Amino acid sequence: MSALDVRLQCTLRSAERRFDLDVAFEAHAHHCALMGPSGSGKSTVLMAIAGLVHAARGHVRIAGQTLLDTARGVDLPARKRRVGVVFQDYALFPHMTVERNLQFGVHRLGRRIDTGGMERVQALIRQFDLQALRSSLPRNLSGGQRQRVALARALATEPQLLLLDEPLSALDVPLRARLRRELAEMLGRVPVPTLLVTHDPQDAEALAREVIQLDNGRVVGQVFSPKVC
Ligand SMILES: Nc1ncnc2c1ncn2[C@@H]1O[C@H](COP(=O)(O)OP(=O)(O)OP(=O)(O)O)[C@@H](O)[C@H]1O
Repeated sequence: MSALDVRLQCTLRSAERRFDLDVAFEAHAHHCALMGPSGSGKSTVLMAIAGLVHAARGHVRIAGQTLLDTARGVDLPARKRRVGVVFQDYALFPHMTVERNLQFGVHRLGRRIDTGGMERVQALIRQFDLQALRSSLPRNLSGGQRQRVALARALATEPQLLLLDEPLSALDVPLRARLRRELAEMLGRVPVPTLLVTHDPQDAEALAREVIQLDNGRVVGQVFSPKVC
């Protein structure tokens, strides 16, 4: 059974353009990447896996569990999919402290913060070394600290799969290299399978074992990287 089994067909239309996505891939590695040039459809695939973009046809299975199967009328809403997303700009809530941002992850499960939820938040604060920052607002954090909070918040939802949408692309080159190393180290400690979206072969090489290559809404290759996070 593959860790991730995806087939998605959809058409995005605006007044001036139309984009046809038709992808199918199975990924087996713990850390995978979806790599392709700008506009190739990477984020659309990611959002469709998370249930945030509607696919006209296809299926999404994680470790054998079906989240979407249009032929069988299965389409779990995003909040019922155990998929964590780390967005490009980290999308932290600016008015919430680090601790509240993490608590929101637990709330997203539709649960009140009970003792188990509080313990999970505290464990993530320790795991990502955020103790001294728990009362800080995101605007007072460095890029690396924001990245740690975003990862911890995504993991607070107890996901089956963690999706990372270009987590390094907004950074300048020296910071990017440092945070790439830090992210590789953190992902190595995360037991959850990951799918990273990137246009950068260096990100894919450092952060993924299996790379699915996209171009113009199609899968054009699938390769294994010798590196393991
Ligand atoms: N609502 C829409 N209507 C029409 N086209 C759209 C719409 N949303 C996105 N697109 C187009 O779909 C294509 C795929 O977009 P997507 O964001 O998935 O690509 P990407 O590979 O993630 O790009 P990038 O690396 O630049 O983020 C792009 O050409 C984009 O312009």
